[in-house]
Amino acid sequence: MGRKFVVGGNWKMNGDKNTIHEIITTLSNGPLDPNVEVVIGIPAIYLAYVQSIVPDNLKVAAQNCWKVEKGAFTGEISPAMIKDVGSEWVILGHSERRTIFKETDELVAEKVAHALATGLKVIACIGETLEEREAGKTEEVVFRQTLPLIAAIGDNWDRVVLAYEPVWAIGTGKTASPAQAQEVHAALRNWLVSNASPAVAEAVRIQYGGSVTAANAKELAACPDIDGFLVGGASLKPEFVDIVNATM
Ligand SMILES: O=C[C@H](O)COP(=O)(O)O
Repeated sequence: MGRKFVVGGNWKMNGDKNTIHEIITTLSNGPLDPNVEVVIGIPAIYLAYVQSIVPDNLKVAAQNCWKVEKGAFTGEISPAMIKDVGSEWVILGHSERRTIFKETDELVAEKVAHALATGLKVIACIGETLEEREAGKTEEVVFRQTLPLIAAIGDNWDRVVLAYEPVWAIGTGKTASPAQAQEVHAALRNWLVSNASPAVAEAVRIQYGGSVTAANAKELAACPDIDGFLVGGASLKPEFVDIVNATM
């Protein structure tokens, strides 16, 4: 069976009640391709609000969470809380979490394991910096970041989407070319054959993220190993509808 296209919109630390209402209205009017799974990543403080106004065809994600259920972790939110307000997804390991907040591959894996154990679905992000790409280390970095996720995910691959986001393409307007993105996606899928299983490699959806716009989405979506997008800036704009519909 083919992999269902999945498009995430990561709002990052953007939006207020007014603009959120506008974005949800735009997405509700769509129309959005019913064959595409759409997940929007919301600042934690607005999760419950968005959950209360969102139509059924849009799923809601938190952009981060901590690795235990509850306790003395000032400022953090837990997967149990995300679930409690009705959201099904969490984005973990985003490059901004890794670089700005110093999250290690191991911490990301611990978070993934706990989020999955709580019943959430996870978008797990990986991707190399410009320096790493120029040093010819793209695959080495992507495989290194993915390795601890294998044990963390265990038998729960059906609730995981991988997002390949080259750091040099995030918010820069420098999209990876379809050939560059496809090359990494194919290499990662091939690596999963031996490091997870052939069935996982075949079934897991790998999103591309990094300066995706309505203008480049169709060409990227046509690549055989690109199964969706994780969109930042453009997910706040009406063009997100066209990105969701890129495979129509
Ligand atoms: O999570 C989304 C990515 O960081 C991509 O952001 P961007 O589309 O603004 O480049």
